[in-house]
Amino acid sequence: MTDDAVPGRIVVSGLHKTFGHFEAVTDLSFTVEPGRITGFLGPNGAGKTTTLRMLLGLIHPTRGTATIGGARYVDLPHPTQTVGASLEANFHPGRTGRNHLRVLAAAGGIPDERVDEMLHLVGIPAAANKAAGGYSMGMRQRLGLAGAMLGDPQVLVLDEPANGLDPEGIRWLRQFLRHLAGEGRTILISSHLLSEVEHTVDDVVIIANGRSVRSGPMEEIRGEPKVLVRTPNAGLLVEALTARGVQSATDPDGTVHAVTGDLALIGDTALAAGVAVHELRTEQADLEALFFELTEAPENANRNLGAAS
Ligand SMILES: Nc1ncnc2c1ncn2[C@@H]1O[C@H](COP(=O)(O)OP(=O)(O)OP(=O)(O)O)[C@@H](O)[C@H]1O
Repeated sequence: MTDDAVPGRIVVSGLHKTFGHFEAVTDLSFTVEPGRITGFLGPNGAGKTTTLRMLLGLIHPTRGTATIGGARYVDLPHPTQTVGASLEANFHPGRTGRNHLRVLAAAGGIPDERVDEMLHLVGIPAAANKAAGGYSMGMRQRLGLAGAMLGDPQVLVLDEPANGLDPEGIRWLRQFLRHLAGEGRTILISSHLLSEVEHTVDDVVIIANGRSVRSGPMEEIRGEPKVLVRTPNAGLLVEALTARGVQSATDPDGTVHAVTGDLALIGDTALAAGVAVHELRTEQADLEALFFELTEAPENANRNLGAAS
């Protein structure tokens, strides 16, 4: 079995898509692993949906490949049982949630019993007989998810699944996706914001203007843990930390940032050096700032915004 053929592994390789002269996706490569939740991130117009559409065989790449378990979507022997997807919530407004799922089940050769099971699974059984046109955004998201889960797929691809969910809905979605990943499924979700999915995803692929700008496990993206210390005697503290092999940097206002996750080490070092500590806490990585830094660097300025050319 080649690496690409690992069941449930998504491999995007040199993927490229042009619309006329416009390059929507440029030489994009990444891998999505089974048993993990991967965030596919980028600002509006970055090329996320175009990439997902190529992965799902809805549009043809100009060059490159996107495979699931080693096969292109169109070549999968049992596509609905291999990949479940929810791209844009596209419902017939007059059709009930149950009937919407029945149509999908019939098209995918999936037994009808799955329909009510899925409505329960996503927490909207009471809405089964209500027209989908009257669903709230959160209910539509859940219906989309029910549709994606109908074939009990190994791989789940969801475009902006958190969009329109209230905080309880977001917590529910996180637990739901974690459970599915725990069963060994591959979960790929897109989002506009790293900070929106930071507690949900294990890995990220960040794109801007159709190109990859960063990818890797969340721990790597967050960077090394840091401890923030406010003290009236920063100089002495930094000296004591250096003597213990702990790197640190000092802001102009005297705030010290030590490169360690060990709060006790910093507290003990300060005590031993006779340095007063006014504040001591773990510093969270500013993921929102990092995301903007990556996606709004001058070379990545959003091609969809600004003056008409
Ligand atoms: N069929 C098409 N014809 C022409 N241009 C297109 C087409 N589909 C997408 N594009 C362009 O390709 C770029 C990427 O669009 P895409 O929808 O993939 O971005 P996205 O990252 O999903 O954005 P959003 O977060 O806003 O949904 C955009 O500039 C868009 O206008």
